[in-house]
Amino acid sequence: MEESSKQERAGPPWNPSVGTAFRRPTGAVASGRSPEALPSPSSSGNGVAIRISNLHGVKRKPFVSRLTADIIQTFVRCNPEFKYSESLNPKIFLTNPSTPAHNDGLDNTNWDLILYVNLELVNKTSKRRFIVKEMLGQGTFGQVVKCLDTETNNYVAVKVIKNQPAFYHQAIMEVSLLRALNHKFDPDDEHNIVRMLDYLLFQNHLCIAFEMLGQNLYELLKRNHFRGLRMEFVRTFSKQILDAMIVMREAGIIHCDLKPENILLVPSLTPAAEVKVIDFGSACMEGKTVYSYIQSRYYRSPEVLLGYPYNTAIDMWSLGCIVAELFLGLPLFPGASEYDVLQRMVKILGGQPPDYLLREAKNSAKFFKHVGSICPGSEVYDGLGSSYRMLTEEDIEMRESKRPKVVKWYFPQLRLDQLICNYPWKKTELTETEKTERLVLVDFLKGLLKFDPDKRWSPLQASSHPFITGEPFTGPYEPIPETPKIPVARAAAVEHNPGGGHWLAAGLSPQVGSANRSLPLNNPFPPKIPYSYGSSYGSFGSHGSYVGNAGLASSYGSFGDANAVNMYYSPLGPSGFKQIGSSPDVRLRPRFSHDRGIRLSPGSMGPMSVGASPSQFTPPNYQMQIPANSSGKHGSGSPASGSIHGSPLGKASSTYSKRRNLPMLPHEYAYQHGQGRHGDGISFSHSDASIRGHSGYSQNSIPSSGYSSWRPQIGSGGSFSFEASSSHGPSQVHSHFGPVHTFDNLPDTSAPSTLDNAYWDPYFSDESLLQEDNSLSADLNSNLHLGDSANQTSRSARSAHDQSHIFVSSNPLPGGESYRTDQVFRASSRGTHRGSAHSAVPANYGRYNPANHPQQNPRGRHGQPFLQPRHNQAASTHNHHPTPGSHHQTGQQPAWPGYSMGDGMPSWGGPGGHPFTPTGVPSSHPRKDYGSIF
Ligand SMILES: Nc1ncnc2c1ncn2[C@@H]1O[C@H](COP(=O)(O)OP(=O)(O)OP(=O)(O)O)[C@@H](O)[C@H]1O
Repeated sequence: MEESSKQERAGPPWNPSVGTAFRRPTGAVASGRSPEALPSPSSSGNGVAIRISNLHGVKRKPFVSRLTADIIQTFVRCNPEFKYSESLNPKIFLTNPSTPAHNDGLDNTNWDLILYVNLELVNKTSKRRFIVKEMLGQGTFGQVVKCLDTETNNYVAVKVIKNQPAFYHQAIMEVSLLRALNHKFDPDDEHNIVRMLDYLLFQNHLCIAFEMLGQNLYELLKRNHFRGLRMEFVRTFSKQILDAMIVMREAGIIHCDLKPENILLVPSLTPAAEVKVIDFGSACMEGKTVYSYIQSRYYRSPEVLLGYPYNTAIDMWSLGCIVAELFLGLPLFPGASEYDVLQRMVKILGGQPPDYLLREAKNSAKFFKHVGSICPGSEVYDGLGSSYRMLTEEDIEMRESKRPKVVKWYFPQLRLDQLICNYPWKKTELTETEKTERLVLVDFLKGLLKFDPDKRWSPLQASSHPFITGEPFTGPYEPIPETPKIPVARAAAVEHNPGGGHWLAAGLSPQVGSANRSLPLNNPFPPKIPYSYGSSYGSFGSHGSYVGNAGLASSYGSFGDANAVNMYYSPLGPSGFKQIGSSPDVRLRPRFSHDRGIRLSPGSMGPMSVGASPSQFTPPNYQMQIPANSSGKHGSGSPASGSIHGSPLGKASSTYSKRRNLPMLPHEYAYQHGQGRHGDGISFSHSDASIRGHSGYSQNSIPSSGYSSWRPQIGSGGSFSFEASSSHGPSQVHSHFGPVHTFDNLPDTSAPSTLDNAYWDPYFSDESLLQEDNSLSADLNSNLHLGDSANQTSRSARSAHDQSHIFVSSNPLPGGESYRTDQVFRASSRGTHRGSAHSAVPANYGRYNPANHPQQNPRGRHGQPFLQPRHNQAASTHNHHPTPGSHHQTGQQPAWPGYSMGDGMPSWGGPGGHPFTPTGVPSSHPRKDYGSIF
């Protein structure tokens, strides 16, 4: 009793004055409860009794832990004057650079919100808070951070969009499309599409919260030493991606950026491998395509390469590339330029794009020459049955005075069937089953990788292939024909419009100058009446954008040309979404909506390109200096070089070898400020300072108005007004859109993985893990020290693992050119102010100073600053997930075998052996380079 009252007087356990810092922790402390939860020193003896009873079975905490846990309380004990204030804590910055530059010091020089640990991203409407924890990756649009969702106590991935209108508007498009996909087309989260949980505006940044997913398939392959996956996983993943694509097709949505990096593993406690498709930031509506410069280069379809109108078939092409890569472990067409990619396609697949496509595509002449009519036996007949023949490197050199960029092949130059059937290209005995499986895979791939988009299988057709269904393979698969297809070029008002941006598709009305100018007599694209011709102002009209293949351009603007402006109305607005959901049967749905767009001048539009940017959204650099009479040559790394995709912007981008985080050009700002309803129904407002029609800025002329600031508005109440469904008329949806299925469905990742590594990889061994670690650090190193080609060759004779090292560390692009930097800068638009009377005149209007926009930081694999590698998720996994069993909190990183690779990652190895040949191993870098044409 006396002892008990002594303890009572002693107060809380960490009272240093009585030497309690070294005594046994109480049950509360040991169980992780916060010190505040402990009874106060003056609490009754009951509390003490409880604590004493809790001591049973409690392990003594480590010394350091006991010294440091509850340190604040300890300080208070030592010095009652001590006051702890969280706000005085040093901030752990996640954004790099973290030097304030814009937005009242909230943004860095790249207009990225300066994020730090424990920053709270608050949805003002719902008061829902997302507490920033760590950086997951940096993409084109901004940053993706892991956050704690205080509402659900789950971790989520929040994409914090750059504070720039173009990114904002395109992100709005992402929100719109995802919202439709999630809620209308996949309400029960059954179709392998990432769930969007919330979106909010925070400090002028649109933030989109997604369910937390795991590693992407590229990372998976990389950690598997670029060995292919086992056939069962190739099949499983293919099936799931197809599932998502069926839904997308049904919704009339083209993803436009399918690649292994955008397929993420789903955390799971079961051995069931599951993936989801992410990143709808490049997506658009079928029939309302705007950009010609889309898709990552390796996964870019022939029609996009050639500048032909496109539809969802381009995603099927990308899928074919992905599936082959999953099996081979390496990208199928890892060309250093568009020419290189095309050349590989022709060699690997045999054949070439059909004549009708070559005849009508805008960029055909860049790659093919017309050799006349087919005349068997004559000298022009090349056996391909085509009147077009692909230019040789020499042909191009003669014409362009420089050779197209090509890199060595790092696997044998074989046809697709041989590549698959002989993998890993060394003498290997395959079982009969394996042989058959491979034949089935080849047949499947052939259907996805058809040059002719009209013959390429649809997702639905592909999903019935024996490779997917597992049915016996009885011979080449003939899919059931779908609803007769109207050739895309004639059916769709698909625009290769560089300047329209998806904001056009989003229903904004650009200025239309002379709508029917430049229509060739034999125009295959019938003109249509614009939906809202001239109903708005301040569009993207440009003086002298590139004109088709014409090459020369005196353009300073690349946002389209008044010669060729498409008018679209919203895919998601009141009149939108008819296509979406109008028929549950994709086969019964017309592939295109004839009445929704107008293509006024095929080929006359100078497609916007920002050069070497690998992704679609590289905004141009403020600092670039392009004379008004620029010939429009793109930088050598630009896929648009040779004036194909035509914008001087491309030059700047490729010159600087940059891809991301480039602020917009002044003239682009002007184009951002338009009026008109935002087609997706999310209204916004910002400066209305734009210039009507052709704004006429030169590259370096800073407009006196209209570009330096903008303010997105999410309605007067701080919420987006969101018209998501046309059939029921406009409906207001707030930025916090209530209970979303995914909240309930978020996987519980609290338990450790129960999976056995051997399950995934027959070749799994500790040694491989060790090697993997080397490979990982080599990859990081490589981002800083790019190998030249000589290096590349000399190093390439290493062991298989080292070869993977080489793969990730060398850079075959001359001059260490930018990696996948072919993003298209998406122009955005003006919108009406909905629910807000603010004119949102820029606060820092006119304060732009190019000097504040230095060149980009050192870039990582994806062109992002090295210190913020886009895929630092892998690194963070490595660092922060010491043991698979350490996931103790719901929503924490998945207890999923593919995810915890850093500490026991199974490789998912398929066919044994390493596929690399000793020479010419390309870097992983260029896979990120959407790159150049030549
Ligand atoms: N839901 C998620 N869960 C976990 N990580 C994610 C999630 N979404 C995105 N990430 C990480 O953030 C990265 C960038 O995301 P995302 O691809 O959406 O951005 P982006 O700017 O569109 O990129 P890109 O430049 O490839 O188009 C991804 O590669 C991935 O590593």
